Amino acid sequence: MECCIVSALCGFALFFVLFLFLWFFADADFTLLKANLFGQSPENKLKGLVVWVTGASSGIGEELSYQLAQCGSRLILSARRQDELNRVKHRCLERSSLKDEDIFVLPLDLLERTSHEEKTRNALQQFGRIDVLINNGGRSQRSLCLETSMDVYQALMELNFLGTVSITKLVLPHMTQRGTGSVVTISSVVGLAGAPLSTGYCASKHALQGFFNSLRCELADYPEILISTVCPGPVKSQIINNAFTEELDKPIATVPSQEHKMPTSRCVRLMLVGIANNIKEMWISQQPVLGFYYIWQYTPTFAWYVSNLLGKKRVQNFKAGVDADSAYFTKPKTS
Ligand SMILES: NC(=O)c1ccc[n+]([C@@H]2O[C@H](COP(=O)([O-])OP(=O)(O)OC[C@H]3O[C@@H](n4cnc5c(N)ncnc54)[C@H](O)[C@@H]3O)[C@@H](O)[C@H]2O)c1
Repeated sequence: MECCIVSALCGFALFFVLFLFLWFFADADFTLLKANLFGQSPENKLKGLVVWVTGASSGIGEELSYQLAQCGSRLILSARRQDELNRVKHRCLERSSLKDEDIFVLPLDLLERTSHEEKTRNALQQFGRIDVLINNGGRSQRSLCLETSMDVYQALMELNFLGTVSITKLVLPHMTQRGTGSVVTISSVVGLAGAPLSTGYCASKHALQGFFNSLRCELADYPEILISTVCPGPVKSQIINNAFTEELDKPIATVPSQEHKMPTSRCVRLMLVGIANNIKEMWISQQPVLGFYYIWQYTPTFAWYVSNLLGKKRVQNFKAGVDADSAYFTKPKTS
């Protein structure tokens, strides 16, 4: 009897150690990692599909364009700057076997909602259909709530939330008519929990989570339509350089190091695996950030304790004029 108990305890301890070991190296939720190991490959599932990517001129959207081109997807590339989109198109053609006519550059400003109907019509005319819409365009924020003007809050909601909803509402009827399609929205881990210096950005991402979680339920009669939200942690891109500050047109003071962030290529590869395997919500982040969101999910009281400790340090770094994230474990300057 004693022997059985000891064996069971050893088995449990071994399982727990193995779990911790796997968790330590995990850079995505387990559903996504399982799909990455055993699921459908993006190369098989996304080949020939027509994919519209917003925010395709830099960062995650640019990398999405390259990897989708390599999968053989036909692309509609959107952002505001046509010259940057042409550069991305050129590099997609260099890196894949796509032809000029397989990539359509469609300049689009997510803030100009009156133009969205015509842009969607143009996108549909080009290839006759849209199989996947990737709502990626957006901007972040680095400013304290008490110092931030209401114009910045309005701009964040207009761009990240309403701009995304506007394009989605125009593309969706086409998908419901065909009974198939995917709407993939790049939210953020801060769409799951808050973060200091980003009150408006977090709110816009929480709004996206609420919208798409509700839309997914509303479309239960369309099992072939995937509504997927992606929640990345820190990823290498231009996001902080382009972030809103306390005033609308004030640029960010310190451009931070990106060393500690996840490589864009890895984040995008996992996103494409998620799309290829119809995953409805993806968490993609290196540790310890990913672990924090598991704690948030399962033990919110403890998560609040950790949030307050780390959040305080983030605000101190910001006030001391060093980057809030990359300088996390360094001593703030004293004036
Ligand atoms: N990089 C990260 O750490 C991170 C983490 C979580 C979520 N995200 C999300 O990923 C998405 C892509 O961001 P990124 O990190 O690649 O940043 P980025 O700044 O490199 O790219 C943002 C893209 O959005 C476009 N954009 C900005 N304003 C626009 C407008 N008015 N109209 C049309 N396009 C516009 C930009 O031109 C650019 O192409 C964003 O939604 C962001 O919130 C990023």
